[in-house]
Amino acid sequence: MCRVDPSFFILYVTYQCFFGMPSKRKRKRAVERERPTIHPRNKYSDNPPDFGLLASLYPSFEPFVFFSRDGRPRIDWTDFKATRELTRVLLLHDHGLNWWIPDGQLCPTVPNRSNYIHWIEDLLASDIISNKCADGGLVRGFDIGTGANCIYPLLGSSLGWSFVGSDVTDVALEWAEKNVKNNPHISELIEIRKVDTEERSSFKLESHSSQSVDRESSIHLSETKAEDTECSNSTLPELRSGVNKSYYGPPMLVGVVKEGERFDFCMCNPPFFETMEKAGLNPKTSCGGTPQEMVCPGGELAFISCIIEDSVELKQSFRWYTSMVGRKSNLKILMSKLREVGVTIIKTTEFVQGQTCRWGLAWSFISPAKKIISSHMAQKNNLSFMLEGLQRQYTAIQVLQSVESFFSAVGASCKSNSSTFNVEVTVTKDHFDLIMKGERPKINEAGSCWYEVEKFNYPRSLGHPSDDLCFRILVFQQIPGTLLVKGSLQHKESPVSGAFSLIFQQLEVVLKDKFCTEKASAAASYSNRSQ
Ligand SMILES: C[S@@+](CC[C@H](N)C(=O)[O-])C[C@H]1O[C@@H](n2cnc3c(N)ncnc32)[C@H](O)[C@@H]1O
Repeated sequence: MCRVDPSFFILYVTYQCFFGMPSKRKRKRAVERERPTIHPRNKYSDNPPDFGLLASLYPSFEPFVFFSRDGRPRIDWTDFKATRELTRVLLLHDHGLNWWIPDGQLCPTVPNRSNYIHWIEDLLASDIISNKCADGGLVRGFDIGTGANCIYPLLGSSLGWSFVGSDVTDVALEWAEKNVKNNPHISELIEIRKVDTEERSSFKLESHSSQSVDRESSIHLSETKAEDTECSNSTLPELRSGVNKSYYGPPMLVGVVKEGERFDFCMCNPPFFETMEKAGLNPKTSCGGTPQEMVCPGGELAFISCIIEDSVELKQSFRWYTSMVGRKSNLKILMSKLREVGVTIIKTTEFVQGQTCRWGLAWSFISPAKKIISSHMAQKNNLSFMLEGLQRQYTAIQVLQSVESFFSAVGASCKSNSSTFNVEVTVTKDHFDLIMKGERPKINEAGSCWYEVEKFNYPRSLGHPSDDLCFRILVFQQIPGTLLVKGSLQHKESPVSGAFSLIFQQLEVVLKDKFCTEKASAAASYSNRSQ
């Protein structure tokens, strides 16, 4: 059976975009090209690997490269040795890293793993919470389940970060150590830590398969889909029951993190699947992956739920807790769980690769940097953003209607005037909470690639919770295909203008998702983020 990397779909389409994999339909490819696929700082964002060049530079890679009829250099994606050799030469050529894994171990895709690293870099640099490092000047990370490939510590330490990489299997620990030792320039920065599998008494490896079957039949999650479907109301209760499934594995963070240790973040590419059958999906690629790497009783939901539970105990020992999530329905469940346990911030991102998405989920127990919010946002009584690349069928009227439904969906009072193209809105604290929880029309749940949806608790420092926010949203036509959306807070010098900024950001994400082409909205999102 062919085994597939949990991030296989990202890999598959990433490589498809970059390396000219055997094509699907032309139209589909055109759509894929339109979609943002990679973090802008990723080494491969403008510079896809050149197989021909790599083959000429690295004789060991050459036998795996052949030329298709259109003259483009290709590799056979069903050949594990070819994908492993590609990863080896990319790490060497582009990151100066020596790397190897034994046959059958999970082979990481470099562009995809780099996306996660860059997202963490963004989190650490953001001013949402204090961006002071836990350990003086040095960023310190914890990779839960580093694998034999040790990919995250290797990539992260190339940015100067130090790492603890944990794992449970002997082969992972042995090869992760080897990969670290073979890179003396960064080996001081990485500690490989063995997780004591005896620690959680209920952990029994041999019971995995039977538990998997039980869980499989009880929640009917199909991992075989490349794309996640929306969670329908009828399946929701079943899925929700998944969150209560206990994790039957070895310790995750509690019991592995030492007394007094502090980290800036943890990260994790969890075993996504409940059974090996579900993991062995695609005959078109071979990226290895042993059951220990791919499968966990309860799948990623149980695994990440355990990280959440541990984070409640460890709280501020980590500035950010993060994990990759493979299914959108699981992302929603995990976000509800995070709200229940009282985290102060949740951030998500979408790693869009062609037709398929994976999600990044981050949370923290550190209070949002209130000073920053108040000084940065409090003066902003007038805000605006552009809707560019508007699809033809949409006009200012439709945008205005969407503004109205965005607010009326949470019960806020709205008075719209279609001749002056504005909506007057009054938002109470309860409406604010609902907007920040993302409880709004399902235009887009998690945002597009690199749209980051932040969840804040009500910024009490910005005003008394009983203060209502009264503001006006105006929509102006600029040039065909471009609209300007302006928001102005009615009571100037208001202490609630920080909350107004947060609402306005949410509105921006929703309108861009609904009305703009993917490319235009992503470009706008990048430019907004860099401001
Ligand atoms: C999907 S692999 C990820 C490997 C690597 N980080 C990557 O992205 O390619 C998951 C890894 O988690 C490890 N693992 C499973 N349970 C664990 C636990 N409780 N603590 C640490 N690692 C664990 C597995 O042995 C496996 O190496």
